[in-house]
Amino acid sequence: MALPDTRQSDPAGWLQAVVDGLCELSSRDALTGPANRRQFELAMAREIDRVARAGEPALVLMIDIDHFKRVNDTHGHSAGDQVLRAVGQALHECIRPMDTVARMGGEEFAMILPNCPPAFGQTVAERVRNKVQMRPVNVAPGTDIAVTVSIGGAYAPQWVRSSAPLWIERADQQLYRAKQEGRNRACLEMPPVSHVSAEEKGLLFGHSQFQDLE
Ligand SMILES: Nc1nc2c(ncn2[C@@H]2O[C@H](COP(=O)(O)OP(=O)(O)OP(=O)(O)O)[C@@H](O)[C@H]2O)c(=O)[nH]1
Repeated sequence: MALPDTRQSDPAGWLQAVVDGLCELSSRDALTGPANRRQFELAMAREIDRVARAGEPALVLMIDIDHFKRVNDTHGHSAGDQVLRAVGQALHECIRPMDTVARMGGEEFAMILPNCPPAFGQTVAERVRNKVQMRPVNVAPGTDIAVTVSIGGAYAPQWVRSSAPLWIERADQQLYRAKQEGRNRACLEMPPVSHVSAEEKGLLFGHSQFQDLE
């Protein structure tokens, strides 16, 4: 992104714009555009905090391109890069402003979907899967590559402070299942039903009924 050269007229504003630009660059995946892994981990930590405090249902999806090695082997590494960019763009088009999409590395992407009710999880994951499948990638004149993804999803346990590695691991297990069951599919772990009383929620915030009586 080119910055207007305001070094003379507004040096402080210019410096701030440079810092903002560098922060933005350091949070993105250089090849595909979405957030990078580091940014994703920060977003996950924020989400885990919210789920523990507010009990909101939050879904994480691990999204892996199927047989991507074949794309590189058949069409070359730069065609592979084009596929990665196209998938990054398709995923970006699936998200709401509150969601985060990131490239985790290689041909693996991930999404955090805050406040996503369990009844909609499978539909959301299918929408993502379909978006990629419906968009063949043109890598050379007359050469369109059909691309599919396998998706694994898991909900953060509500009212509990989980950890990012544990949450990702549960989604990864579902991704493994999706690959084993034939790829181009979405497998989601059913969220555990947790019954937490109002009193227990109060305890979670360090607030007890006895404080009300004081
Ligand atoms: N073009 C390109 N290829 C990459 C990049 N990062 C990783 N790869 C390639 O991604 C491929 C991943 O292959 P595998 O892990 O075997 O997975 P796969 O072929 O997609 O197979 P499944 O996941 O089992 O469906 C390897 O060939 C890597 O070299 C990249 O930035 N650009």
